[in-house]
Formats: sequence, structure tokens, C-alpha cells
Amino acid sequence: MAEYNRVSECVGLITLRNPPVNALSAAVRQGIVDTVQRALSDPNVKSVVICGQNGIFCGGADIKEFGSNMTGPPLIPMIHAIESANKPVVAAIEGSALGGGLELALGCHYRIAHSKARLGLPEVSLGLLPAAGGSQRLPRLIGVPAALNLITTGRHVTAAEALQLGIVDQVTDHNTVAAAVKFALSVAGRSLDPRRISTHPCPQQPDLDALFEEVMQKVRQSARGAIAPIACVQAVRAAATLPYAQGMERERELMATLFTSGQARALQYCFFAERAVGRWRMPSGARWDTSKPRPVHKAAVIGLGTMGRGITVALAQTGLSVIAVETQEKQLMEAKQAISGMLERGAKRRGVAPALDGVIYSQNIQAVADVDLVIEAVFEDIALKTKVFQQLSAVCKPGTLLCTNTSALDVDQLASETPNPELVVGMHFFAPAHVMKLLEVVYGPRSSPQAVATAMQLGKKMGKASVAVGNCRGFVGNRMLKPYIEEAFFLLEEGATPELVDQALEEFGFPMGVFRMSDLSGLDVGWRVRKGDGLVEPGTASGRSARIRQGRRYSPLGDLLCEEGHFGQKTGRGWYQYDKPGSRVARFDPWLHSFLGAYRAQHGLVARRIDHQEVLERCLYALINEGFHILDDGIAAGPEDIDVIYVSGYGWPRHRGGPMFYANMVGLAKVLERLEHYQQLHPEVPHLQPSSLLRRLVASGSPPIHKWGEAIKKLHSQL
Ligand SMILES: C[C@H](O)[C@H](C)C(=O)SCCNC(=O)CCNC(=O)[C@H](O)C(C)(C)COP(=O)([O-])OP(=O)([O-])OC[C@H]1O[C@@H](n2cnc3c(N)ncnc32)[C@H](O)[C@@H]1OP(=O)([O-])[O-]
Repeated sequence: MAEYNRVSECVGLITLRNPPVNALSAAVRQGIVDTVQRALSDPNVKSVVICGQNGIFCGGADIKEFGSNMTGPPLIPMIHAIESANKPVVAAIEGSALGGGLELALGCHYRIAHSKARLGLPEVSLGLLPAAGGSQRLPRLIGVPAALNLITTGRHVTAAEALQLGIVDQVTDHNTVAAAVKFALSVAGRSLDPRRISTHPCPQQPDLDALFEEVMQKVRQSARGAIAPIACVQAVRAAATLPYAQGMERERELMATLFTSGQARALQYCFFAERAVGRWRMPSGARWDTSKPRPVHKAAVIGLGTMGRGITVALAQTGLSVIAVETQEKQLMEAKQAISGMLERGAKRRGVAPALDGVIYSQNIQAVADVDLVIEAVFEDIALKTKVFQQLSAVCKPGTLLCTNTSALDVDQLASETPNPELVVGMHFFAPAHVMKLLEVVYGPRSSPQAVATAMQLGKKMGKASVAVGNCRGFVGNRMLKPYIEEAFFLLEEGATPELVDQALEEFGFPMGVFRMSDLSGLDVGWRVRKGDGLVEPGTASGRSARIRQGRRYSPLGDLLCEEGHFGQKTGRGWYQYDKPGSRVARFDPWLHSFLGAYRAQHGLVARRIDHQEVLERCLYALINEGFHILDDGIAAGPEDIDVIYVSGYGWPRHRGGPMFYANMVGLAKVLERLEHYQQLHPEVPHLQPSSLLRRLVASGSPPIHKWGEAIKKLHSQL
């Protein structure tokens, strides 16, 4: 819907009305066509202003319409009608002008933006490209290099940067619509030809071929198999080399290849999934819209190791005052320096003042007596964490939320160490905590909905993708990672190499394969956990029995490397070798390969040829299968929760939607059939045993992923 008013006697004011972001739905497009026509044919109107209601210009095309037959007037002629108008049209940009919203503004003759506005063409993040003339008009307006950067990254720019780039003509701190109306009055009657961007030639660029070659190479590397960024480069190239009409034809062709692609569906699924996880619900029935969060004005972090420092920075960057506690004086001083440095660098990147005064450092846990929420981040040891929780229960004011950053310990066991277990939740950050987007908010059976609501709200305030999950070993992310890693170890036993496994996973789109990731995080981390689970046995026993522990197949390969002191990058040797401890470039390690050969011989294993297909099926389907167990256990409320966790915290390629979305794309029946195939070959591997939920979903006709929630409820009610 678009509303029309005449203001200041001779300015036609068109207001887009489609809450919450004035997306260009069919009705809005029709409204724009009608109101523009009205303004242009009204003799009293000398110029036109287009704005959006509720302080937001336009969030672009209506993504919700992409899955259905598009109706209503198309965008391109609608924008062309504005550009070719004989009266000046001014866009008054508040909030956001993104995608089709910015393309609409680029069709206008002038653009006035509020200083807090954000502008961009983020279509690439939805697996698309700017297909309403944006890929042809923006390069003509701001030049090829700047346009290439905005369109291939999809990044949003501030109004200040948009002015500097030449996207907008004026920036105001005051009422944008009023400023635009005043501006529109001032340009009435002026010649508009110089303002019709599509008629401009693209600014000449020396050595165009070299520029596009270089950008295409960079884009291919960072895309890791995503197709939209490449199409974006090709579309801008058309703008730089073809007349506008031909360029628009090229834009249309390229968009046609993307619009129905699996990758576009995956990326749009991620867009909505990231918004859906904010609408959390617990098995108890408690939900996001019925649970009121407690206000958090002051927070505290206990333990300033690597995680504690990152968490302190993430909290301080929200403007909260933070008490940072570390009992060891030397550790406290080092932490203070590190945290200040991170805050200064972060502030510089964001162009704001560093919140150094917002953090108070103390060696004394008494200092947290009046905070609203505490995050404990001490060493991953249950006895130490229990002691801290007992101290906090004694020190903190009534009602203070006690959160633990544990990545594997039992949140409910810690809760039972306090007089108010309802105030205890897990807040599982990922290293580096001030950078990684993901936050698992872990509720135990006694955690109150208010505690969950408060942690989720604080997560959103820190800019995290916060996902509420139930308490269980490894929560969601690490629980699914276990079978994924174990399968990779088994593949090595059977003849694969770290290089082969990693290559298959990196070609799939992961930034790092499982073995390069293991070298980065340190082999000793997993070794410590396996020791804690009583799985590690000393000595070099051989034969099948040495590879069966706690009644299931077990590969001691990682343990044996650790016994050699090969912890990965930190020791200069792990699954790969490195020039020196701490260096990051993984190189082929002949020692490791002969060690694998000797290991197989010792255990009577005969290496066989393993291809990428098998690597992907065994590693990814084992992980996905655990995802179905998690859904069946109610630990995750829906597939979106699992997919957001993996995309924002475990490097699952976004253009593949997430593990559960991927399973849906591959076909649940196929995943089931392959799991059954491998389970028959490896009966001693329980995690290959297909989840009963997967079986039941297949038996009920493999409903589409957006129907899984309902299907799971129905299937549970039949149990
Ligand atoms: C031809 C053309 O070339 C092409 C092809 C295109 O134009 S493709 C489209 C390109 N446009 C984009 O990529 C911009 C996408 N949107 C955003 O980046 C953000 O939304 C925002 C604008 C910066 C606001 O952030 P927010 O934090 O204030 O609110 P929110 O929670 O994100 O969003 C609030 C609610 O609005 C919904 N929503 C947001 N943008 C939408 C859109 N473009 N279409 C449909 N729904 C949208 C969203 O799902 C949520 O719904 P619900 O969860 O409440 O039910």
C-alpha cells in the first residue's frame, strides 16, 4: 500500500505502508504505480517525495513472495516510470533502504538520508543479485570498484559513507521527510536529464579486465561454492561494458539462473530461520511472547581467560557496565590489557568511542554483589565451577541470574548447587566470544522462562544469533559434532587421509575441514574430554578389541598423536605439519602418513579407496542423524534452531542452509537409505543407527521442513 498526500501546496508525498519494513509486496508496488501516476498528472504538483512509514524507507522486495507466483506490477518498469518522470522525485530515506528499496531510490532523481539510515544491496546474502536495475544503475552512479564492493559483499553502508560515495545527495539529523520536501521544492523545474542515472555512461575504469579478473578471483575464493557472488560480478561487468538496455537484459538473465536455485532457497531459509529462533519455546510450553525478561543494567564475568575476556568485551560493547573478576593478580592485569585492546580496536572499526570506563576489574568476587546477571567463565572443571556458583549464591543480591559459559558440563548439576536453580541458565559462547555470532542459551528443567527470556534478550543486544536449547551433554552444537568427528577418524582408519577428508568438506563449503579445524583448536582439547569420559586407554593394544570402547567402535588415532605431543598448530604438528609452533599454514606431513600406515597394519586394517561422496555422506549424515535425535528429545524446538547454530557457530556453509535444511534438500528417504547402508557395514557404530524420528518422518511421506514442527508434534502424540 502507498498513500498519497499533497504537502507544501505543490509537493506530492507518497508514503509506503507495509509494516514492519515496507517491503515491496504486490500491493505496495501497485500503490506506487498508482500514486506516482497521480502525482505526475496533478498539475498542482511540481515535485514528488517518496518516503516510508514508521521511520523506515524500504526493506526491498518482499522475500515472502519469492516462493509463490509473483503478481502485481513488476519493479523494473515501475522504477523506470519514476526515473523518466518530468517532475523531480526525491527519496526520503530513514531507517533502511535495502535491495529493491535502494533500487527504488536509485530510480528517483535525488536521495536525502537521515544520518542513522543504512543503505545497501544485500541480495547476494539471499542468493540473488540486485535485479531491479541496481546492478546497472549503482556502477553508473558511484563507479565500478565501489559498486562491485557493495554488490558482491551485500554490506550495508551508513548514511555518511553513502554521501561520501555519492549514493545520496544530502544527510540530515532532523526530520528527513521535511528535509526532502524542502529539497524537492528547491529543485522543482530544474532539468532532470543529468539525474536520470540509467542514461549516464559508466565511469571509465583504467584496466577494467584486470580489475574484474582480480575481483572474480577474490570472490570465487571467498564464495566457497556460492554462485550468487559470481553472478553479481558478471552483472556489474555488463554495466561497465554494455549499454544500459543490454546490461539490464544481462541482469535479467543472471537473476533467472539464481532465483530458483537451491542456494537461493537455502539462503532465504537462513534469513527467516535467524528471525524464527528469536521466537523461542520450551517443552514446558513457556514461550518468547509470554515470558518477560528481567532488566539487566549491570553484569559481571567471573574468570578472565580467553573466553572471559571475549565475553567481557561483548557485554561492554552493548553499553552495559561490567564487573570483570579474576582472582589471580597477574592474570587480571594481563586480562585488563587484552580487554582494553579489544575494546579500542572494536570501537575504531565501528567509528565509536571505546567503552573502557564501562568495565571495572576486581580480584574479589564480593564486587558482584549488586549486579543483575553473572556469567561464569572459569576453567572447564565441574568442581571449580560448583565452588564459584556456591560463592555467587552467597554474594549476589536476590534474583541475580547466574549463567555458565560451560561448553559441555551439566547446567542442571550446577543449578542444584544453588538455592535458586530457576535463576540458572547456560550462556554458551564460541571463541572468540566478542566475534562469533552464535550463543547457545541452555535451559535446565528448573530454569525459569524469565531467566531464558533475559539471556535471549541480552544475546540479541550483543548482536548474537541466540538459540534456546535444552540441557544435555554437548547441548546441540557439540553433541552433533561428536559423530561428525568420529566418522572422520574412522575414515582415516579405513584408508582416507586428512587431506582427502578436509578437501571434501571444504569443497562442500566449510571454511575448514575437520582435521585442519582440529589442529587449530588443539588436539589436546578433545583428548582431555575423552579422558574425562574414561575412553582413553594407555599403551598400544592392537586388533579389533583395542578399537571397541564402552561397547562401541572407537578410534584411538587422536589419542596416539597426543601421546606423541602432536597437539596441532600450537606444537607445530598435528594432522598436518607447520613451519613452527603457532603458524597456520598446514603442510603435508610424511610422518603422519607413515604413522597411519603403521597403525592400520598394527590393527589389521586394509586401506581402501574412499571418495568425496563417502566422506560427505558419513560425516554429514551422522551429524544430521544426531540432529534428528535432538529434535526427538525436544532439546531443540525446531530444525531452524539447529541450522542457525551450525551456520552461525560451526562454519556450515550458509548457501547450504544448515544440516537439517540440507537433509530436506537431499531428501529424507535418501539420508535414511545411506545411513542404513553404512550402519550395515559398520554395526559397531551406534551413531549410524537411523534416528526413529527420521524413520517416522520418512514413513509419513517426508514432509517439507517448514512442516516438521507439526509432524514431530503429531508423531510424538502418537507415541
Ligand atoms: C529486486 C531486488 O533486487 C531483490 C530481489 C530484493 O530486494 S531482495 C530483498 C533485499 N532486502 C534485504 O535483504 C533486506 C532484508 N531485511 C533486513 O535486512 C532487515 O529485516 C532490516 C530491513 C534491516 C530490518 O531489520 P530489523 O532487525 O529491524 O527487523 P527484522 O527482524 O530483520 O525484520 C522484521 C520483520 O520483517 C521481515 N522482513 C524484513 N525484510 C523483509 C523483506 N525484504 N521481505 C519480507 N519480509 C521482510 C522479517 O522477516 C521480520 O519478520 P518477522 O520475523 O517479524 O515475522
